[in-house]
Amino acid sequence: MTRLLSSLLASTEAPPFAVIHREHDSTLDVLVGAVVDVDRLADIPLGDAEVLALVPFRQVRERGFAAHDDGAPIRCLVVQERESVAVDDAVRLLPRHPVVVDDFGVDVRDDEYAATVRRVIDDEIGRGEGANFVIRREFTGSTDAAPATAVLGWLRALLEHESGAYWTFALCTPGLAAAGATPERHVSSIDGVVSMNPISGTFRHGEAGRDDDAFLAFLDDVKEREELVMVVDEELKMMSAVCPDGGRIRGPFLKRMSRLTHTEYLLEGRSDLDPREVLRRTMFAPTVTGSPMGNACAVIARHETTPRGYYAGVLARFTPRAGGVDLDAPILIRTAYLDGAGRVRVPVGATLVRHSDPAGEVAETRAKAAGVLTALGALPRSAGSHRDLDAVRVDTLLDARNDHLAAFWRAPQAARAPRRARAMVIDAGDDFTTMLAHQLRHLGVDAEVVPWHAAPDEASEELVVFGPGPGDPRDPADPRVARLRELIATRLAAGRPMLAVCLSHQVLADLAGLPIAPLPVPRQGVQLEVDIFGARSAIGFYNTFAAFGRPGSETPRLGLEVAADATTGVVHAMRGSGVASVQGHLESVTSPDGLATLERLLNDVLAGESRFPAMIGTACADG
Ligand SMILES: C=C(O[C@@H]1C=C(C(=O)O)C=C[C@H]1O)C(=O)O
Ligand SMILES: NC(=O)CC[C@H](N)C(=O)O
Repeated sequence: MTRLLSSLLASTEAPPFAVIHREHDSTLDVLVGAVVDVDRLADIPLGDAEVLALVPFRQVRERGFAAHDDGAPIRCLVVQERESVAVDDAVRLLPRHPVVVDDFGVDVRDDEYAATVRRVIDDEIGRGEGANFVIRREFTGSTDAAPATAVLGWLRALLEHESGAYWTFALCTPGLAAAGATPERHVSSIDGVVSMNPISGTFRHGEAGRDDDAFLAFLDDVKEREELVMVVDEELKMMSAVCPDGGRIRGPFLKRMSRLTHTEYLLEGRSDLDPREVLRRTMFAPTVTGSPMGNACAVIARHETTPRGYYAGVLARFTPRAGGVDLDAPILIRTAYLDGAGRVRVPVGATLVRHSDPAGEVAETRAKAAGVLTALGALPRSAGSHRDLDAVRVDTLLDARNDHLAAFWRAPQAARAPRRARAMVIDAGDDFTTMLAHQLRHLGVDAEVVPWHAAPDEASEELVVFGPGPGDPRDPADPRVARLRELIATRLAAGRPMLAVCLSHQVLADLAGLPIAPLPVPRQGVQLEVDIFGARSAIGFYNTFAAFGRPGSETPRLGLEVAADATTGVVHAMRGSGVASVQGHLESVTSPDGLATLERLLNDVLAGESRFPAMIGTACADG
């Protein structure tokens, strides 16, 4: 059947529509309906009708995060008519000559983008604001073609020439039309199974010297591995927030597109939440923002001067089924937007990490935009896609990446016997706390996460876990750091069990009289094997600052025992009766020895009576 599609093509004034092709399907869906704009995710009208919602980036403000505000609404297409068309039939019908875009330009020049990359590395990652950040630029142009014709023509070109897309789509609503081929599912919730699909690591095809060996080197590259694992960690934070069973990872897999090959994982868990709430708690993917996610929004707002519109938001399709609603939500990347004035925009970003090369990131933004720009007629078609290499070698290299990961996140995570202990986990601006709480529950502790600004002066729980967070632990003007300091001092004074992680470990070290300083090179997203009180442990690190001391020494105040690197003096952990702290992230997917270390420290602190009440007065007075 092609009645609906044919009628859209024939009409001069097409009703609002969307055409969606999902990866691996032999058909595509044509959806026609009414447009409703809403302000909040919870207002998306879910009833008997299927709904396709365009969710703008500014929606992160619903989570309390920063974003330049362009007032872009959540645009919902409430579906009234639909048909399924074989892809081949659709391609035959769609406009043959794609609408060519004129006046091609770019909003941020290559040299300006490269300068931004440097600034983000020095001023943000170099100051402890986080591990990875995605900064966007936009290719621009114009057309006087009718929007419906334009996006359907671009759709045809994408269906014919792009490969590996999760969704290839076109949509047209009053004043807002778009066509794209996005590789990445942000989140889906099908019959209670929640899946996320972090993609990171980009191999550009077809450049000089980019041959088979270069591809194998890409697969084996530590930096590429770290980049992918950072976003897996960030999405596991989200999975742990929406799925009581945490989430298991599968992969890594390759995502081959016409001009690029990416690496990816799949994360899966179960949740009973309303799919709109799943979406709210997962806004938005670290692969298009950064980590920690909340602070990444602030970094984006500092370095991007214009609002993002729908870039990095999602296209969310809600499909009613017996007893509930399913959600499938790809990320809005690799998409061209056309507004009512004939302006075309193709936003694109690259993930910036501590070892990013500015020129490489410039090239990466161009390569990512190339698939869409080709469909728009702005670039010649690519000569051909990447050849299939020796599958066994590729699989071996991919599988080997998992040797470095925590077994915990690759297996079912059933809870162990309860310990009759409750924990308050204090969130200091990094959702690693959701993974910590999940691991504590697995270890039998009843754990709950509380944001730092809502934490009571004194917690009644048997254990308080002070969490990680962005920023400089020495900065007394930062209200978050000041409050952490107060809360940690109060807990020490009460003599009750506590564990401090990363930023909180640094604050505790400061209270204990150790010097704190930036590391010579940030360790944002690095796995290291360190000695934690006699046990060699492979642990993931996400820090720019560190405390310094001698291994086996006692801290000047509080008399905590120090585990530190003998050469550099970097402190990995501290412990005393009822108190423990770690610089690394035991909860991270990059910590194969994380869970065992957490269990050991947990047993110690819960067994110990803290002996600090008498001493803490001095620490606070000096601090
Ligand atoms: C940010 C974009 O793409 C994302 C970033 C990637 C990376 O940096 O390696 C890979 C795929 C996407 O998750 C974009 O296309 O704009
Ligand atoms: N993950 C963290 O808690 C990081 C702590 C601190 N912001 C640093 O970069 O060192």
